Amino acid sequence: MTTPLDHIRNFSIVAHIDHGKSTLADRLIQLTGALEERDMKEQVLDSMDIERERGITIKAQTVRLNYRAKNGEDYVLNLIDTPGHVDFAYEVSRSLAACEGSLLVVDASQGVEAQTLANVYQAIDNNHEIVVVLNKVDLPAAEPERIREQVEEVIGLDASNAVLISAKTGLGVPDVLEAIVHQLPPPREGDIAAPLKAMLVDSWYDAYLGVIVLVRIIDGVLKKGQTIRMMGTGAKYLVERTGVFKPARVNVDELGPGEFGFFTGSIKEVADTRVGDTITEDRRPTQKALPGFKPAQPVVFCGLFPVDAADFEDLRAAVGKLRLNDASFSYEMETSAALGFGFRCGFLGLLHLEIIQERLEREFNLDLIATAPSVVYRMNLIDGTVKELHNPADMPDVVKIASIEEPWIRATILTPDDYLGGILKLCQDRRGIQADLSYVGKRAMLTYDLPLNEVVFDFYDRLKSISKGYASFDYHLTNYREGDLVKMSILVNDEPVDALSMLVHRTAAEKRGRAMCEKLKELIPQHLFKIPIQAAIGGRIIARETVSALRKDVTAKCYGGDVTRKRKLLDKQKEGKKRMRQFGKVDIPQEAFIQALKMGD
Ligand SMILES: Nc1nc2c(ncn2[C@@H]2O[C@H](COP(=O)(O)OP(=O)(O)OP(=O)(O)O)[C@@H](O)[C@H]2O)c(=O)[nH]1
Repeated sequence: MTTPLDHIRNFSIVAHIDHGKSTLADRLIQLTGALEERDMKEQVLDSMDIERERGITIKAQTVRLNYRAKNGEDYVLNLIDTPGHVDFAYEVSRSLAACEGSLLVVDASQGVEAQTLANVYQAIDNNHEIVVVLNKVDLPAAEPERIREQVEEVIGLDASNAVLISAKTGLGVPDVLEAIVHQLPPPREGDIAAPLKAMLVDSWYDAYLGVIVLVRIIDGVLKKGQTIRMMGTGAKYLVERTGVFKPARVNVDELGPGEFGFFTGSIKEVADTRVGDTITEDRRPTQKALPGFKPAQPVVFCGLFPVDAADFEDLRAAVGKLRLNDASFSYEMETSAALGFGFRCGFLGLLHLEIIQERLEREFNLDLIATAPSVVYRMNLIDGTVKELHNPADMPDVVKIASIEEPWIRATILTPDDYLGGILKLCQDRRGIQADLSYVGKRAMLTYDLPLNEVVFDFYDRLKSISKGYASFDYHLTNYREGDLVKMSILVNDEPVDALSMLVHRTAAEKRGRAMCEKLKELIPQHLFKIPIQAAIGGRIIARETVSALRKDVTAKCYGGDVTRKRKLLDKQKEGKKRMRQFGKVDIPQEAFIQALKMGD
């Protein structure tokens, strides 16, 4: 039996990172009895280990809550989880498009932050009704009244009905459930007799069931035994099972209009399912497909290479497995003179890159070297063709290039006034163009246009350190603009290290080259000979450092017969060796790559 439309509410929770979205979700699940207290693990929605450790949400999930409201009626509330980090803005947008309302969670001790704005504007763009929830009222620093006004002033939402809660203690949370029922609308359309029309919201790989597809039903009914067709790809599948998440997976006989749920049907790869695609019944198709989503495009690329060349096949298997579950991650084989065989991988952003790298190292036990992250450049060649460059090593000969374009972003930064000077300087140093500066209470809200290339390295780290962690940041890609970009190469002992080459703005080249050489000098261990380290543009050397030659034997310090100590020292050296790569005659530790690429100002 499907639920009548007016007894369904589909909603997301949007918030700035750490404002308590997951904690609130847990409370809602707990209160509606979806989970017994004893089964309640902290933050059940963040299922992956890394997510839990880092306290961030990556994969959007959905939970069906059964709620008996104070008016005695039974409602089905579908909570669609959305990730909070800027790299995953795309996942936020597609989840929002599948529901009618949002809870906007704002930390009552912090107030509106950059991602509060970015996420709530997306909800507004999707015509959502919004319930304002002011969280953490248990904290002594909470100022719910002030933050209520702030929400009204800055976002322009009516916050007179805002619900004051502590997701931590549970205070006020039952009021959130009532607000969902009474302030959020039921699904706007839905004809149970019409041909099946459903939106593919998400999909992931399950070792037992194959690909699980999360859908939102618009019209008609989805059930076992139907042959469905994906209207975008044309692929057909036999539905083997339908069900919902409570949050545990539970099979149901059918899913009707307005409902969220999943189906499985011997789909082999996540790549066979296109998020935003319209699913219909093959026998009786719907006339018109839903407006599609655009697929998430990787914006940052880097090379991943095994430290030990013998691990290449393991790396191949591992990236293949990860890709099964994450279609936004892309890879293709790459060979580097310096690093051997590896993969050029594409990511949604730097956090995504870090997460994938960490999963490869941790879950698949691989030692990896990651090359400098690079954005996607557009090369306009003299012959009129346009080439996308994912890897600085593939840069065409400069004489063939008419111009180079690079991606720009629009960044929103909220910061306490005290740090404004430092942040303006940072943005200016990164070739930023100020678009706006206004005030949200005592905090400045800065809007800047910046080249993505200047942000991928360490912009976020720098911003956090300048503002002692108080500034918040969000961005979206805007356009490509022409830039005076040059390829800078790094030579160690006169050999170019292709993995360290990068495109930089001409005005920044010398500074970055010098910093890179200095860093490498610190990080490359002494050898028995002198090692020159140089940065060059074309044939011109723009910076140079030298690692002096080693004189003493390291074990010489271990005087006398203390064998264990000597052994320890040698073992330690061996351990260090594992993480080294040889370039010509020189060993470069992996740390040198990472540090050389993380440059301060
Ligand atoms: N004092 C207090 N702390 C809270 C409350 N709600 C959440 N927290 C804490 O705030 C921190 C962040 O909460 P999360 O629920 O993980 O925040 P989130 O918005 O889900 O973060 P992401 O999933 O990373 O986007 C955690 O340490 C929570 O324990 C509250 O009502 N009061």
